Amino acid sequence: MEFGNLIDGKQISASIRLSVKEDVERLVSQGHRAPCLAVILVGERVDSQTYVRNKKKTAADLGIQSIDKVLPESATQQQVIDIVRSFNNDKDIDGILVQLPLPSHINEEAVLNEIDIAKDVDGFHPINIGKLSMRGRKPEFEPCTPKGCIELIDRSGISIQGKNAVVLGRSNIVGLPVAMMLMNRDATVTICHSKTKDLKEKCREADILVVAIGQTKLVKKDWIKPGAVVIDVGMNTDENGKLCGDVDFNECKQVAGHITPVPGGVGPMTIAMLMKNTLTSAQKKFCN
Ligand SMILES: Nc1nc2c(c(=O)[nH]1)N[C@@H](CN(C=O)c1ccc(C(=O)N[C@@H](CCC(=O)O)C(=O)O)cc1)CN2
Repeated sequence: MEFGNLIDGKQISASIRLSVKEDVERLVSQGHRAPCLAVILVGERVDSQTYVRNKKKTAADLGIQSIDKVLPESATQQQVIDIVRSFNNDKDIDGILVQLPLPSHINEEAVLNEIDIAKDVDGFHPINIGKLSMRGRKPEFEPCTPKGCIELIDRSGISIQGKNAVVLGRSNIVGLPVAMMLMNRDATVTICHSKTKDLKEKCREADILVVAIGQTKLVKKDWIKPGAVVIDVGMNTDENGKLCGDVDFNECKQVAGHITPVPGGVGPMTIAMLMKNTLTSAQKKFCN
């Protein structure tokens, strides 16, 4: 490691996966069946196929069962909804996930609305997101990437309470939920987006900066408050075709107190958190 403040998502996610594996073994040794994740993939996007393959492989490595339903690009919304409903009714399935994005002719909201909230291990159902956003309410599950961001901060020994947190991006799957989660942990949260004025100045106020805006290396060294925690959720390709984030890592690491790389930062946490949520769903069923 070239400097002391790298937040190593590969290493942290490996230790989470190990603890999930041990908990799955314990559950099975108590006579319960293994947790089971059901995955729906619609279309032929290569990135989505890779994510689904990695989710299934990780599940197998941890002793979690998985089943998948792969539909062609031409599948109808009703076909997808029918599969979600059949998974809802299957008592041997603990978690259901619909890989996003869906083809443009399918209404994502209509599909996600159908998932049983007790099996919503991706945490995208509007009731789960709504509960995340309300005082004193607790969702069944929190979305995996935002949960991974919080876990990276916690496991790096950084306190969130009372900090100024700035979230760059307001997407349903990252920006919005991570902002709610930081607020629930008593940070003072500012959400910035494409229409925000004085973006650089807003970012410079952040003790914790979470960037999920989808612009290659947008955040530069002079956007960072010295010592700040920088969590980069971006996944872009640079001028050489290499995977990179929304933060200019080589510049910003000189100023940040803690920083995540891309790849090897938030990305690996997404699947680790999915496995944890699937285990939790089975535990809720068996251990209550
Ligand atoms: N239903 C869902 N769809 C999507 C989600 C999600 O959480 N649920 N998130 C993303 C894609 N995604 C998982 O589905 C995902 C993205 C990235 C990674 C990851 O490990 N990234 C690595 C780099 C991998 C590479 O080399 O290409 C990293 O950053 O180190 C895992 C999962 C959208 N859809």
